[in-house]
Amino acid sequence: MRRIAILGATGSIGGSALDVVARHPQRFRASVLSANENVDALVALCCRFQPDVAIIAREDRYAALRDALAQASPATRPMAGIAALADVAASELCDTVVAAIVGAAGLGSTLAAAHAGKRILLANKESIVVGGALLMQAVRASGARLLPVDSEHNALYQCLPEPAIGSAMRPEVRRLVLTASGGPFRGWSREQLAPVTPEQACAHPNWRMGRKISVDSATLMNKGLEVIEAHWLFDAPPERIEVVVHPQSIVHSLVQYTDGSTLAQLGNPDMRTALAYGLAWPERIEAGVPDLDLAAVARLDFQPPDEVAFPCLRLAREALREGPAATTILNAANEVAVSAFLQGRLSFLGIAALLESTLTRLHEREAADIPALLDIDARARRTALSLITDEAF
Ligand SMILES: NC(=O)C1=CN([C@@H]2O[C@H](COP(=O)(O)OP(=O)(O)OC[C@H]3O[C@@H](n4cnc5c(N)ncnc54)[C@H](OP(=O)(O)O)[C@@H]3O)[C@@H](O)[C@H]2O)C=CC1
Ligand SMILES: CC(=O)[C@@H](O)[C@H](O)COP(=O)(O)O
Ligand SMILES: [Mn+2]
Repeated sequence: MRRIAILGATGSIGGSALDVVARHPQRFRASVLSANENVDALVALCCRFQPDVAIIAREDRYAALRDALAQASPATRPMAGIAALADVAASELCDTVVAAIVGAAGLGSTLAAAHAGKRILLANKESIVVGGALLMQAVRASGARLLPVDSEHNALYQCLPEPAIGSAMRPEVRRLVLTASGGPFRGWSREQLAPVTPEQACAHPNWRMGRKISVDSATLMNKGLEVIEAHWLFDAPPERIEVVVHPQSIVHSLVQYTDGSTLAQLGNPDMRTALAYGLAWPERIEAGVPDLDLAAVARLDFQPPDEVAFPCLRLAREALREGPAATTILNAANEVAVSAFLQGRLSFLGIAALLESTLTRLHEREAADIPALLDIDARARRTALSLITDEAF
């Protein structure tokens, strides 16, 4: 029986992971569940899954969690705080960690799971964007099994020769091709993009996801983060990672080989496929996802990304070339920008502009350890916030 810690259990990935877990009670037990602030949703999950531990990241919500669990799920121990997430991810309470927290807030628990040699199902792409070098070092040193569940990287993993992770990309792999849906504004001009609202940006054409990643998909920053993620996961040089827009989100990504072969992984856009793959690897299990009906899909289209209307992809590639300090600044400024956009304090086009200005203002280009990365992250957040407050955008 695998004991699964689902960090970010109340979110979109968390819900899909729990759906797969519930389909296989003989194989999996959700032993740890976490949320940031949503006590009611966390307690409802505890009633259903009876985990050993429930963690609320916000310490000010601890008493509410404790009191509710005492009534609703007394066998579940309440805990609180970011440090508790890391401690539990590294503990005997779990052998598998689903890293499904949104944002760089997931870095500590993902790293702790890696150092402790756990199986990690990585959805939390921001943690590898910020701490990629250190995370991969920890995975190699501990023998942790890192299984990407971001749909594109899961597709690449399925199409690459073993070992896909932990050693240099093989020379017979010519390039990795990440597919991008293009988001809700595919084909739009900058003039059309200027007035778009959070509701429009969060209406992804193919996937039901949390609001932050939905906005990232709309700006193409999601694809920029995914290029960085692919670089670290597969030790792929940036120039061997390509992005192609594929509006149907049926081909999840492709690997091109030197002999002219291109391997792709296809499926309906449903994250339960990647999560079931990661939970059961190397076996395959039922995920509740309907079979792909290619005749019903009818056509698969591909086109180049528009990096003029959507500059975030270019900004991410530039940051990747500069190094971990720049990708940390990019990610932090993006988290601030998306949050401000969702609150109506920044325009859609202001997101990319804010990233560019924050990257220009901060000159750190060295970040060798976690304290240095966290310091850069904090300063980038302060800089981006002050730019918004100064109404530079
Ligand atoms: N959704 C998807 O289909 C995909 C998502 N991903 C990635 O997976 C991650 C999760 O995405 P998604 O599920 O959509 O996000 P959601 O916003 O739906 O869920 C986020 C989860 O993280 C928790 N959380 C939020 N902030 C913090 C924090 N500061 N500390 C601890 N926990 C926190 C939330 O708790 P609470 O409910 O209390 O706020 C919630 O459980 C992201 O990195 C995303 O990029 C990757 C591929 C696909
Ligand atoms: C499901 C998933 O992996 C998301 O990252 C998805 O790919 C977002 O779609 P975009 O291709 O629009 O960024
Ligand atoms: Mn993805």
